[in-house]
Amino acid sequence: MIRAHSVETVRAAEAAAMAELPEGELMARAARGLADVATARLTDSGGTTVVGLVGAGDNGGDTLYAVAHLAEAGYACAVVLLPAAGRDGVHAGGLEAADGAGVMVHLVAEGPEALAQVVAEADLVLDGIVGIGGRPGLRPEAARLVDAVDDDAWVLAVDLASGLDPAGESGEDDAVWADETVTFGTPKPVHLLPAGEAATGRLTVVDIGIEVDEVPAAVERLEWDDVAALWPVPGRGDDKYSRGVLGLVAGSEAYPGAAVLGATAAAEAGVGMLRLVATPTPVGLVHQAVPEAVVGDGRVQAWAVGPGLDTEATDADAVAQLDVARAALGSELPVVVDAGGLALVAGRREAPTVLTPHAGELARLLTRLGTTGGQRGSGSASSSPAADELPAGRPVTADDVRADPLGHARRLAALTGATVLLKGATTLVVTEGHAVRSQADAPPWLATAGAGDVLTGIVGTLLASGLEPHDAAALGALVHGVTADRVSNGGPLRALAVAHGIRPTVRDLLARGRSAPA
Ligand SMILES: NC(=O)C1=CN([C@@H]2O[C@H](COP(=O)(O)OP(=O)(O)OC[C@H]3O[C@@H](n4cnc5c(N)ncnc54)[C@H](O)[C@@H]3O)[C@@H](O)[C@H]2O)[C@@H](O)CC1
Ligand SMILES: Nc1ncnc2c1ncn2[C@@H]1O[C@H](COP(=O)(O)OP(=O)(O)O)[C@@H](O)[C@H]1O
Ligand SMILES: [K+]
Repeated sequence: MIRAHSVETVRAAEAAAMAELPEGELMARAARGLADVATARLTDSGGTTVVGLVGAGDNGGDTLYAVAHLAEAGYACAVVLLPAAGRDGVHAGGLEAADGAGVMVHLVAEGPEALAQVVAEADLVLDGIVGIGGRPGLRPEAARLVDAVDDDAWVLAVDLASGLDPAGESGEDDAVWADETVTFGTPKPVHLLPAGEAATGRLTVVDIGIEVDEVPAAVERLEWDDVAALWPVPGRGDDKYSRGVLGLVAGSEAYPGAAVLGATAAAEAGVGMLRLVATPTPVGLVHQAVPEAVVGDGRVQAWAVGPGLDTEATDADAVAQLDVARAALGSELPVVVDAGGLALVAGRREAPTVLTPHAGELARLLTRLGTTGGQRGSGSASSSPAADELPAGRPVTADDVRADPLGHARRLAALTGATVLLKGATTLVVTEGHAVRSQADAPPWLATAGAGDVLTGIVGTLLASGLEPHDAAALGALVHGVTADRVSNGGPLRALAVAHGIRPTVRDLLARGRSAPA
C-alpha cells in the first residue's frame, strides 16, 4: 500500500529526525537523492544542461545543493533565484555550495527575456520554487519561467510540483507540470489526489531516514500486492452460502443490459451465489449469460442495488422490483448502491453501505439531500467551487464536483454515514474515520457505458463475502481498473469484456501474493 502523509505529519517526523542528526543532514540526504535521480534521467536522455528554479525556502535549498552535485559531476548547470531579494533571499548554505561548484547564478532582475533563454536551454529543469511550505498558485515571474521550459526537457519537481496545494484539496490552475516528482521520506496527499496527480507525473520517493510508518496516513492507495491479503479466498470448509450470497437488484425493461454486466462481473469475481431481482427482459438475458444466477428474492449476505434500475417505471414487475430495492436499503445488510439505486437513498443508513456515484450522480444526490452549490469567497486561493462553502442556494453541479471531488465526496459521506466511492480517472473512496483511498489503475478507455455496472458487481461480491465497505470499495476499484488495463492493452474497451477479464486478473493478482516475499 502506498501511504501519503499530511504536511503536519511530515514536519513532525522531520523535526524528530533532525533532533538526532547533525545540522543540515536531512537536506543533504534530500539533495543527494535528488541529484541521483537527475543524473539517471540525464544519462538516459543524453542531456547535458541543468537549470534549477530556486525559491525562498528549503525547497530551494534542496535544489541548490542538488545542482551543486550535478555541476561537480560535469553537467552545465545554472540556477535562477526567484526571490526579489536575490542572493540574500535564498538558502545561504545551498547558494554557497552552488557557487563553489561553479554553477551560473541568475537573478530575476535580469529580466524575463534573458531568463527565459536560460531556462529554454535546459535538458533537465529542477523545480525548487516551493515545496510543502507553498501556497497554491505561481507568481507571474515564476509562471513565465515555467512557460519557457523546452517541451523536450525533463521537468523534475522537488518534493511537489510548485503551485499545487500540498494537501491536494484545491485544484491545479497554475502549477508546474512535472514529468517526475522526487519526494522525500513519504508521499504527500497531493501526489495521490485528483487535484495534483496529473501535474505530479511519475512519483519517486527518496528515503531520507524520517519515520512515518507508525503514523496514520492521510491518503492511501492499494497496490497489486495488497490484493492477496484482502481478497476473500475460500477455504476447505466453505460452501456457497458461507462464501456469501449477493442479491442483485438491477436491470429494467428500459435498461436490461446493466443486469447482465453486474451479474457477469459478480460471477467472474467468484461470488458464492447470485440472486437476481429483475423484470422479465433482464431476467431472460441474465439466464443466457449467467446461467448460475438464481432468480427471485431470498436470503443474501449483501445487496447490490441500482445498475439499470428504472425508478420511474410503474408496471407491476417494476414496482415489485423497486419494493425489493427499498427493502434492501431498509435492511441491516451491507448494500452497494449505484446508478438508479442512488435515487432511492434517503439519508443515513446504519448498516455497511457503499455508494458508487460518478460526478453527475454525486451532484444530484447532494442536491436532493439538501446541499447546495457555492463559490469560494474572495480571498481564497482558487476560484473553483468548494464543497465546504456557505450555501449559495443553487443545485450542486457535476462541474462543482469535478472542481473539488474530495470535498464533495466527504460531504456525501458525512450526510449518509456511507462509504462514498466517487468514480473517475482517479477513483476516491471516502469513509468517515478512515484515510481516504485513491485508486488510479484504469486507462481512460474504461470511460465507457456499463463500466460502472461491472464495478458494482465486484464490490457487491466483496461485501457479500464479509469485507468492510472501505476495503470492498477500494479493492473493487483496484481490480476493476487493473482488469480494464489488461483487457484494453492500449486499445478500446467494452464493459462486457472488462467483466470477462476479472477472473484471470484476480487469479494472477492472487498468484503474485503467493510468490511475494513475506
Ligand atoms: N524540513 C526539513 O527537514 C526538510 C525539508 N526539506 C525541503 O524543505 C521544503 C519545505 O521548506 P520550507 O518550509 O522552507 O517551505 P518551501 O520551500 O516550500 O517554501 C516556503 C517559502 O516559499 C514562499 N512561498 C509560499 N508559497 C509561495 C508561492 N506560491 N510562490 C512563491 N513563494 C511562495 C514562502 O513565503 C516561504 O518563503 C520541503 O518541501 C522539502 O523540499 C528537505 O530538505 C528535507 C528536509
Ligand atoms: N478518464 C478515465 N480514466 C480511467 N477510468 C475512468 C475515466 N473516466 C471514468 N472512468 C471509470 O469508468 C467507469 C465508468 O463508470 P460509470 O460512469 O458508472 O459508467 P456507467 O454508468 O455507464 O456504467 C468508472 O469505474 C470510472 O472510474
Ligand atoms: K517544488
